[in-house]
Amino acid sequence: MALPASLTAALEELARRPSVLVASDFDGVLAPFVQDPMDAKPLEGTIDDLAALAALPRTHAAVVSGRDLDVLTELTGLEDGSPVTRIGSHGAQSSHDDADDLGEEQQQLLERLTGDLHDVVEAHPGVRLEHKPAATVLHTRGQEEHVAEAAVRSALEVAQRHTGVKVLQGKNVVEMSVVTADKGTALKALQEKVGADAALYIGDDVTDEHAFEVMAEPDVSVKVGEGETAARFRVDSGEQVAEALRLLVRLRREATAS
Ligand SMILES: O=P(O)(O)OC[C@H]1O[C@H](O[C@H]2O[C@H](CO)[C@@H](O)[C@H](O)[C@H]2O)[C@H](O)[C@@H](O)[C@@H]1O
Repeated sequence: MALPASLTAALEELARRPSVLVASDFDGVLAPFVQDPMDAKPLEGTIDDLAALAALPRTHAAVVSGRDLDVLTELTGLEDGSPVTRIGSHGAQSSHDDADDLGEEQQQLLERLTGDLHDVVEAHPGVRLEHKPAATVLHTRGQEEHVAEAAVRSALEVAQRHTGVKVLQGKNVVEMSVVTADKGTALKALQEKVGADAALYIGDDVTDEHAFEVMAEPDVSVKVGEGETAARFRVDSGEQVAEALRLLVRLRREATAS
């Protein structure tokens, strides 16, 4: 499906800005959803287009994800030294900075939290846990609605019992983290660091709303799929995201060639 004309016009304007940051969420945007999180694969061309953008003058590119940084690096195939910045754990980790290790108290909190979440998983067969350096995630994709709802309820009760746990609910996931971070703060920090006049950010989930909320024209914010959003534009699918990135590579090449 063709891109909305208003989005194409906004991308044309963005491409003409002196310095630009192009950033995208990973799961549900660059990579279609799958049952096993480690099977997620980026749509053809998307990572290459981000790398092509990052190679252009005064152009920066980033993938901003809830994933652990090492996992994001593996799944995107962007190796250390790549000019495409990777931001993981909803902003708590960045390939631009040295990741902070957890303090002893945070580590102990994560262990206690994860122990209790194992009980939730045992009580609701089919739901699964994903472990990250600073968070544990309950996954309910593929489960019957009543099972998923009951498991989420129990997980939220567990999170509430532990002071210092931050809850982020996404698509068929409840993430319980012992560090505070959000994609909006991370996006703004990166934009400031690289000195970009304007940014493009594409996301699909409620956690991406933090990014959309801190953006303003001439920034271009794009929501993928349905649901309430603070984004200026909307597309239906990852294929349209791939098309938008392809278009931006061409537009930015033209704009930076002159
Ligand atoms: O910020 P994102 O890049 O969108 O990451 C958010 C979460 O993505 C992963 O979960 C989602 O994708 C899985 C694989 O397709 C899917 O099974 C799950 O239902 C989705 O919510 C990842 O596993 C989480 O750790 C991320 O926080």
